Amino acid sequence: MEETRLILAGAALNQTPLDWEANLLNIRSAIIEASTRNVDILLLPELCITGYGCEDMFLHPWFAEETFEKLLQVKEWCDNMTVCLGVHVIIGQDVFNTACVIKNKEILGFTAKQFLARDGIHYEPRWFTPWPANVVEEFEVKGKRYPIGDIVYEEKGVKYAFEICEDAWRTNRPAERHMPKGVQLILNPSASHFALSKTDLRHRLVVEASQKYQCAYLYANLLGNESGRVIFDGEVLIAQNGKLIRRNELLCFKDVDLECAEVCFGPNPEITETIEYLPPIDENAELIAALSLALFDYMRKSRSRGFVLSLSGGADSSCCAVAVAEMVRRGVDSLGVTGFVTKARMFSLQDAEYFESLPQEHVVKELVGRMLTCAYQGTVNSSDATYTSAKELAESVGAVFYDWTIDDEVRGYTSKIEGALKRELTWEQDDVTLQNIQARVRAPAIWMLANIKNALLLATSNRSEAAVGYATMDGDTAGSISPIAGIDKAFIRQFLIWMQEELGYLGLDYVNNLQPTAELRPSSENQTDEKDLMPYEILNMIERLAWYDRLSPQQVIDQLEKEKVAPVKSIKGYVHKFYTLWSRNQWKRERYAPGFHLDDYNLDPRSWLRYPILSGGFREELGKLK
Ligand SMILES: Nc1ncnc2c1ncn2[C@@H]1O[C@H](COP(=O)(O)OP(=O)(O)OC[C@H]2O[C@@H]([n+]3cccc(C(=O)O)c3)[C@H](O)[C@@H]2O)[C@@H](O)[C@H]1O
Ligand SMILES: Nc1ncnc2c1ncn2[C@@H]1O[C@H](COP(=O)(O)OP(=O)(O)OP(=O)(O)O)[C@@H](O)[C@H]1O
Ligand SMILES: NC(=O)CC[C@H](N)C(=O)O
Repeated sequence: MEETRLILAGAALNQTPLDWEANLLNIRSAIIEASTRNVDILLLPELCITGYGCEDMFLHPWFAEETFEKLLQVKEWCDNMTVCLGVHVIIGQDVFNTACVIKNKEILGFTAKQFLARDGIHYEPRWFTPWPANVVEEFEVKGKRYPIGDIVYEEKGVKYAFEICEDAWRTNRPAERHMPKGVQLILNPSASHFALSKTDLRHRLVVEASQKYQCAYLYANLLGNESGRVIFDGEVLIAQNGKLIRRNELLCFKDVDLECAEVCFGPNPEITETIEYLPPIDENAELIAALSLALFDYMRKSRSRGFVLSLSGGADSSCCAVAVAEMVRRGVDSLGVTGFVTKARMFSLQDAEYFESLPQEHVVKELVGRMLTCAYQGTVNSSDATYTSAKELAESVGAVFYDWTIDDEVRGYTSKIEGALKRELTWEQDDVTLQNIQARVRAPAIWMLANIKNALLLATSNRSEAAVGYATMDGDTAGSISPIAGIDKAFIRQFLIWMQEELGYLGLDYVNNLQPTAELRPSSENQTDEKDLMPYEILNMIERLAWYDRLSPQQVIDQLEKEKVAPVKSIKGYVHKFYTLWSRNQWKRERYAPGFHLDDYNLDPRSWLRYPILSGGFREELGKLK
């Protein structure tokens, strides 16, 4: 075969389920940009016309018909270029997740996904039918017939074929069958969710495949918080014969992020432009990038006007506060003041002019002032230390800060119940009730602020608390989103130190010197979370062994004993407590506000970990512990 050169491009798109207008606009922008760069083949992500997260909408026949109409619209934009994009099609009772290839305004065919994603957050077999290897058929839409299946295409004599996201993650991946057919280029339209450190795995799948199958590999992922919980990092990769040619910056605030490169095909292709393999990953840097983008997308896509937060000065609420501040900083950095203000959809024209007139050093703080409102809601049990921590942090990032006490409300409810029961409530007899009423009366006022501002109320629950139900329902769980519900407490604490030291959030100095405490019991008791529960490190270890590694209670104990994390007697007590609280509190996990998937593991019952609300609570297994 003669040497051929193709300009390949992949574009990450920030799509939204069912938002035809915005999704098509992004697709069109990518095609226009590719055309100005003389691209031969443009790859767009999986299911990008509809959005990946349409869930049961994929089962609606009318929805597939509407999607096909939009595809025909896109077809007309694809002049002098080949465009490949993810779209679902319905044939009889079956729905297929496909990559459609359009060249010069003609649809050449649809390649259907062979391996459906079914682990963790993915439930594709609920909607889609897998396609058998090596089979090509035809189907008809509006009197026109199209090929569908395991198709090999050709561009200027270069043979190419697809793997659609999960296809590449299986040992029996389609690439195994593409190679003997002479395929020199594999395209992978993806919707691969973000998780800490996952990009390394993805790099290996792409680069190693290009080495093993001696081909070029073009990969394009979705971008942003598409549908509420799941975040996509917008990764675009181009590799050939084991060498990486292009990689983009992940988790950017753009709608379209296109990368392209000229790739040479032939017996001994010349690979002139290679880039270094992925540098070591810093999970803290990844976390803040993902969290910032997730918050921004959630806010603008839900058409909310900023965030409201009950700020205790403790680690969880402080983490939420700096995440919003960093969202603004990164957004302005990436889009410029005008771009950020416009995209946020919450500012008037006069606002925009005002922000543009500000000196650069003031603009982020002023924007935070408009986008984040915090309130400290003290009680007689609150300390000066947490008040100072909350105030200093809010002021240092520029957030609006209110403070008030809730003792009157606590007293009001307590005396009502005392009147009804005709007895006094005491800490000896009514400990948890007296704690919960404080957490609960903080909810109405903070919700009022959120209503007034049309803002999102941030709930501050973390994964460690969620595991054991260490929160008051309709109290500190109140909120519309739970940004850090997927992150464990130990990670949050070290992350806040990193945010202070590496990103300069000096207002975190106070919280970084506090012990986590609910401050719900009288201060003389020196309540701390770890005294109530167990050391967070151990709680997290048990949680991971139980639910990620799927061990039994006894196996968890054996593992902890092997690692000598605590005296043998304490380990048994901790494991007993964990499983008992875990089972009792499934209903609470069902009621948390939606949280983001940041780790490749989650307790969220609606998208990762299913567990019954009512259960035997491991009574037999715990009774038999050795
Ligand atoms: N299976 C089930 N399905 C549905 N509902 C169920 C249920 N089991 C109990 N319930 C209901 O749950 C209620 C108890 O739940 P809830 O009222 O939330 O209270 P509860 O879980 O009993 O106690 C809350 C715990 O969270 C701690 N906390 C509270 C606030 C803040 C913080 C902090 O870290 O800052 C910690 C507090 O120290 C205490 O240990 C019961 O009264 C009952 O109505
Ligand atoms: N004094 C307070 N003022 C305002 N909000 C509070 C106050 N105390 C508690 N809260 C709210 O209740 C939530 C739960 O408290 P919790 O103690 O679990 O978290 P935290 O105080 O942020 O962190 P830490 O557990 O590290 O102290 C807080 O994040 C905050 O939203
Ligand atoms: N959309 C998909 O097929 C995603 C599944 C794949 N394992 C991933 O996480 O990247």
